[in-house]
Amino acid sequence: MHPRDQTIFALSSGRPPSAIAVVRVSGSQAGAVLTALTGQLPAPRQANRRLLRDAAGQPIDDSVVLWFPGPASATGEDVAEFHVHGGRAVLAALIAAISKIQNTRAAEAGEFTRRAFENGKLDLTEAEGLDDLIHADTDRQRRQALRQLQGLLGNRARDWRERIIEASALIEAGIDFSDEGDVPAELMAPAVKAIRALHDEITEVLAAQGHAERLRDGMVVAIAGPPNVGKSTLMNQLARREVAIVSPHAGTTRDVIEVQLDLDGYPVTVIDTAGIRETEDPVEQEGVRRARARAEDADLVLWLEDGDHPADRSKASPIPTRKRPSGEIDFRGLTVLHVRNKIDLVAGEGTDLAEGQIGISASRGFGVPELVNLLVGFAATFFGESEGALVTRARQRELLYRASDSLHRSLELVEEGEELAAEELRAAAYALGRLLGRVDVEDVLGAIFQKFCIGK
Ligand SMILES: Nc1nc2c(ncn2[C@@H]2O[C@H](COP(=O)(O)OP(=O)(O)OP(=O)(O)O)[C@@H](O)[C@H]2O)c(=O)[nH]1
Ligand SMILES: [K+]
Ligand SMILES: [Mg+2]
Repeated sequence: MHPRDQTIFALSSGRPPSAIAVVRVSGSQAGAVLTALTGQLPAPRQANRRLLRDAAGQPIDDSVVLWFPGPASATGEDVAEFHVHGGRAVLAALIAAISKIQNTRAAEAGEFTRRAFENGKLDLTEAEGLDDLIHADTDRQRRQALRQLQGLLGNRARDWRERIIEASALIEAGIDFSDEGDVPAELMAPAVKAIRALHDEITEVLAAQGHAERLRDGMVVAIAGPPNVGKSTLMNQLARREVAIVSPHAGTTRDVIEVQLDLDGYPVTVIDTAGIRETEDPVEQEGVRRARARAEDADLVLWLEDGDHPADRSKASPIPTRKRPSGEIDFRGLTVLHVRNKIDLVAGEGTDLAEGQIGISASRGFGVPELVNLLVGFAATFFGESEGALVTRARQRELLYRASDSLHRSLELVEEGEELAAEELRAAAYALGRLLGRVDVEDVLGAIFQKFCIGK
């Protein structure tokens, strides 16, 4: 029997032990599994309390079972669900009993969703949204994933694809009509108008993205600066725990230390780095090299300076090349935020902050909430109006660009020859078909579903 026709099963809830565990079974044998373990098929789509027994008649667990005959099920196939006590031995016994039934096997990662996709229960963008929803850590990630799962991008793409096909039908009808190759203007004008509108809509969606697809991975903020200015102290303040060693010795931090933060729903990775200075110590040299590299790749650098050496940027301007400190806060072009630490040491003298510089005391916590607010503001700008963002992955963006490029080219080619224009329209429709997973090659699907959880 082909693996695709086998009945699959998996633990679909979290890692045992847990109060309750859910084991799902999908495929033509799901009903046979239920009958074997409970004695009979329960009424569809209703929770039923049943004692599960193995083949020898020995009880496995007291459980709740559900029966979803296909095609009205999550995967489109017959599905059985066992809600059991989430102990390891209970699960081992249940899984053993299920695998004794003919043509059943353990599911691969993402295989339930893949079957749902293959049975037309969701398109590829919705499947991606489902995966993102399962992996969402912050509220904004959750909302974005849910929009995707609800098909906001998929529905737009389906609509675009249909309209492209209509436009190309107009052009192709014209090609058939005309023996000299000149398509009548009454057919071409509406087609051109439709293509232009489609091109504008797709371009608009692409332009509204900002860094919305980065919401899945988060934004990277690097704390950098000379040694001993309190970078690790600030890191610990932001993380609200002792993640980095703080000491009065310059050169304490050598490795790059990372923490994941949820700032008002935005996923942010903060990294603490080695103090940047010239040094003979080869270990510290490596730390400095890593610090520079990570700061250069960060989305935002918090450049920390010491209260004793305010804004002495001539001495230390070690963020090389493209991310040289600008000295002012501009939320659109900002990559470096200047922060002056240890203002508690200069209290009373008046804080002579450089323009655009923020004063804090990392050890006492002064100014830290204000700094966090600035980070949230930066994140909001960085991720863009993500509530309106439809594109959450590079795959989706690339295919939309392809579609938009093809539409653009077809407009240019209309004058030269309708066949060429029609060819570009086919390419645009094909790109959207791939976006939806309607046309694609097996290995692309494999690559996407492999990253899913087992049991999903
Ligand atoms: N007075 C005062 N001292 C601080 C403040 N922040 C940090 N310190 C002290 O400054 C010293 C250095 O702090 P760290 O956090 O280790 O500094 P760092 O920049 O990570 O140092 P390196 O990793 O060695 O580059 C420690 O003794 C801290 O207690 C502050 O706001 N005020
Ligand atoms: K230190
Ligand atoms: Mg440090």
